[in-house]
Amino acid sequence: MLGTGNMGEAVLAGALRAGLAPEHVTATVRRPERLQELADRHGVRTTTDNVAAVEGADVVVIAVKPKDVAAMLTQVGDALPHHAVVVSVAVGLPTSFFEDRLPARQPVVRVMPNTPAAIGAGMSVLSAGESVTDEQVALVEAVLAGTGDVVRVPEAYQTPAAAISGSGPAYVFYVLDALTEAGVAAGLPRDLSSRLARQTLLGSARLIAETGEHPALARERVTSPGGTTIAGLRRLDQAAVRAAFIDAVAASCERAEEIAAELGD
Ligand SMILES: NC(=O)C1=CN([C@@H]2O[C@H](COP(=O)(O)OP(=O)(O)OC[C@H]3O[C@@H](n4cnc5c(N)ncnc54)[C@H](OP(=O)(O)O)[C@@H]3O)[C@@H](O)[C@H]2O)C=CC1
Ligand SMILES: O=C(O)[C@@H]1CCC=N1
Repeated sequence: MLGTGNMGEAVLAGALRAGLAPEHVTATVRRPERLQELADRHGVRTTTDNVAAVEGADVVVIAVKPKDVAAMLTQVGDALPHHAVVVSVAVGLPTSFFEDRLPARQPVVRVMPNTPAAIGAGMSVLSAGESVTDEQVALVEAVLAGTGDVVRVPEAYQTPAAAISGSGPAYVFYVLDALTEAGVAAGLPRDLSSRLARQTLLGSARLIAETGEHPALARERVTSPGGTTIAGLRRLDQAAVRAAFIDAVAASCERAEEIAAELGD
């Protein structure tokens, strides 16, 4: 794991929870103060030496910020074992960005994970590069399986997928926070409001997951004619909340394309 920050550590934690042996993992960081912290928390080898970390690796996950990816590839490219699958989680950067900067035919897989990976409840969207075999993709899928659901998609879907499931937890936490604040504004103690909002979000997501029901129908079941819910939903429609979500996802997609253009595709 090269660059073990928020996302890298979440993927690491999920994979380890599912049985990946910590003694088979090396995690790199930039700041030395993170070395001990990560080693204590996960039992993995830690180092600031990216080149040493990739020696003998089968899977190399690159989890630095998109702007730091090119320098990382320059640093470790020649040290990568030929068979090592390079897995990028960087938003916006296509598999060709890696293939153009790595030794010829280095296998590359692009993945968009999300932070619930840390508890095995993540969503990862995976696309294979030009030179990766089915067995190598299966190896990456096996590692990711511990982090939650994994789906293989054409690479063209990566940008919108990043906006839905990659950034999605932030939007969900935003809603959770807003609902909690609304409860406080309506007179509930903060702890109680937080508990009600959290369990409601969890229960609603599980209900849809377990029944497969369309969310619009599930919403109708809650919405009694002339009742309280329709009064609230009307305000959400007046505030154009649905349109705001559509705009948010469009803005996120635009930003991913901007990042790719800024960094040279
Ligand atoms: N956060 C998320 O929910 C998601 C993020 N991603 C992608 O994951 C990647 C990382 O994002 P995120 O985890 O949020 O960012 P973070 O800043 O939390 O993590 C990046 C980590 O890389 C480390 N790093 C930077 N340069 C080096 C280097 N040369 N050698 C070793 N370590 C280095 C940083 O160390 P230091 O802190 O010391 O600078 C930091 O810990 C991005 O490409 C992003 O697009 C994808 C999906 C979701
Ligand atoms: O905000 C970001 O750029 C990263 C990518 C997807 C989620 N977090």
